[in-house]
Amino acid sequence: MNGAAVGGRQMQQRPGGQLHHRQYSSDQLFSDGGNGGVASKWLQPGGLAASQQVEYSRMLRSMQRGMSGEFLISGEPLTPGLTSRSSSHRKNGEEVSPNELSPGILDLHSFDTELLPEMTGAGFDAAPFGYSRDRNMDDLETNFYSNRPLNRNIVAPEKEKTSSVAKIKVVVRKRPLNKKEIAKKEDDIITIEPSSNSLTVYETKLKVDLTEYLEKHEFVFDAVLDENVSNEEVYRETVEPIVPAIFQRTKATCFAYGQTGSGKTYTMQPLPLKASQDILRLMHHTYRNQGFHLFVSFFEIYGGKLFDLLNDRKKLCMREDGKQKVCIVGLQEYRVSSIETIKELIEKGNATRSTGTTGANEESSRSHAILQLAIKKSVDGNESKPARIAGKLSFIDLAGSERGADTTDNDKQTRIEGAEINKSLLALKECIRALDNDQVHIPFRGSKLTEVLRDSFVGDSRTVMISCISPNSGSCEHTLNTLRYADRVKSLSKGNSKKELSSASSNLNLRESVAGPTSLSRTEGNNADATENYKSGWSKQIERESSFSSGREEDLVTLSHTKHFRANSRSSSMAEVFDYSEVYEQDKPSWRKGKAEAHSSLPIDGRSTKRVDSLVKRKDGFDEDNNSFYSDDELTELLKEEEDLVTAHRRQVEETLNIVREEMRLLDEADQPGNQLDAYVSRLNAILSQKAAGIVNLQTRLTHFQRHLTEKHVLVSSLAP
Ligand SMILES: Nc1ncnc2c1ncn2[C@@H]1O[C@H](COP(=O)(O)OP(=O)(O)OP(=O)(O)O)[C@@H](O)[C@H]1O
Repeated sequence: MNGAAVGGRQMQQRPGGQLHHRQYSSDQLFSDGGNGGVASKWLQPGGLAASQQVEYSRMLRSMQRGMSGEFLISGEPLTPGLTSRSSSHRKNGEEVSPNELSPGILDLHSFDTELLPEMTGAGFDAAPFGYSRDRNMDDLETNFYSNRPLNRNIVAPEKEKTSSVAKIKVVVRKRPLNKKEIAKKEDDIITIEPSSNSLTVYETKLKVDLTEYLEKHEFVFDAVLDENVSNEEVYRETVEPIVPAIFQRTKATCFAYGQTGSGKTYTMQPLPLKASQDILRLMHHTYRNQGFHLFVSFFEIYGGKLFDLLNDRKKLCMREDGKQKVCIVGLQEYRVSSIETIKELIEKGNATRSTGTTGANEESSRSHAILQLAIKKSVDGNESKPARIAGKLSFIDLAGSERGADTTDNDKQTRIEGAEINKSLLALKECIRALDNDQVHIPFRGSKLTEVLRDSFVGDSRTVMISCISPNSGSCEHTLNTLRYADRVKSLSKGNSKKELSSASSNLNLRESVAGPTSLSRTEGNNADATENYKSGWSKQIERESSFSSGREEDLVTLSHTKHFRANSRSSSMAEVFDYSEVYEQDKPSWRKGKAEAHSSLPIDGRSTKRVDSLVKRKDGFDEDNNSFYSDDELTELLKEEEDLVTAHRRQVEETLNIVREEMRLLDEADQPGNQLDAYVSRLNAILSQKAAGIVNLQTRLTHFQRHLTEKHVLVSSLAP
């Protein structure tokens, strides 16, 4: 796609005028971001030895190199190149509407086994072109989640599918420090130990005497990727192994989660194209003449609404049919067979995506973008009948997770967007929590996002979550939140029994006192523990707290524990209040019955709902859509979140004041010769003025949040019947 085509991107009208294009070069879709490639770090417990992995990676790479040329030549383009912002495409020289290529409805849940006859093993028996018979992508797939060595004879793929628990793989990727952070002389506070798939976050804390110390937080995940890992390597670690599974009726999802500016889009954007290459390669070789076709669709969830990124941002509706299957009505799917066409479609969708500016990222994705690669198979080899879905691979670039504090400098629209984003991420967390608790009702209807993600978590599915983290000290709290979230998701993975779950949670706040000087000596720590946790199949968080070699240890430990307790209690209280299961898991009428009926049957006051919708529309420019609304509960939840934030700030001010008071007391008690006392006094004065400035700053922020809170109160009270 040329620049003009990309330039045809639509922008959201936003009051602050901060929306703009995301300037990703087309090469980035293929590129590795300039990072040097590193050897594979995917170390399965009990699986391949490191040397085997390296050898295997090399073999896979050489196979891919050997195949790519042939594939590109043989790929017969079924959907020709796109023109700028055109909803019709050329096919064999004729103008063809995409509707001819697509049923127009994407059935997100049409993966029931009855849809396709059992796949015969024929396709897998034949060695794909350029692939070794002993090690091909099928082996890779079976090995991906099985934690077993590569051996095509010992794993029956169908066996893997019997479990009703989703198979989840959690990978963490750390981005490098950016120019801004380097200019501010921020520390890189994260160290990564690839051999044990562990990472450590060093959080700087203050003692009462204002000397700094480091608190260590250690985590273990399925894979941890440091700042030198290329996008190519990320693909190999995450998506590549699940590609073959989608030819076997599997729904696979890869999503990126993390703070705004942590590298989600950077990580996600190249993946679909790389996956398409592999899919087409399998279609043209292993599954040649078996009637498989590849379809691409791309949409975003913005402000709780769905927009088709490949069809002029056409608004879409998500509906549940009589069989409780969720469909996206009107979503345009393009049948593709050439990598160039796919690249153009992806670029077009990316350019159409809503972005804006946040405090942490100038080109922040303000929407959840969902790109789907669906494999369909013609029924009985009859091309005239609509093809049935065989499998699907979804890529979800979640909007940045952020707290209200990040949006203080932004306009109202950005804050509303932030609230919506947080709402959906909270709903996602709720679903994860419900799955974690084996609840019968999973509150998928809590948000559009979770409705779309529903099939990622249930049934025969594969899920890869890539948690993106920023390395700088200023993002420490966010980073810890992201890692805790990832840890939670990881605990859903197959093989983690309830017993293990509880033992893991009891270890969640395990603390050991480790003397921690301020200097970032990163080698210390107990990696043996981490390795042990990993071996037991657990991604477990171990938080260590530094102790003090001298001073008022008790007070300091209490202070630090208070902070942790606050963090933990905050998240659990969020979880308590944010329970959608009752509200949303009522019988929802079929979409065929019409919007009004669907609304009136929901156990939410329809009048209030509509008032909120119109309020949101009037004030914030969102389109009203009966299919999406804020409930009072949701607003209350947002309010609660803000209140928690204000409380946290208050406590912070209080803590700072306590430190100042303590210093004053020390000053009073000081019994030193005059000259030393003078030096001491001036040092304390300097500290005091520094702290005073900090307090002023905190108070300003507090005032801001109080104002924000008042606004929310007004909003809620205006909704009162
Ligand atoms: N691994 C990386 N190597 C080099 N640069 C990176 C890496 N990850 C991210 N970046 C850069 O950091 C900036 C922010 O990344 P990106 O836009 O992907 O963040 P994000 O998490 O998607 O943010 P948001 O949620 O706000 O959209 C971009 O300029 C991107 O190029």
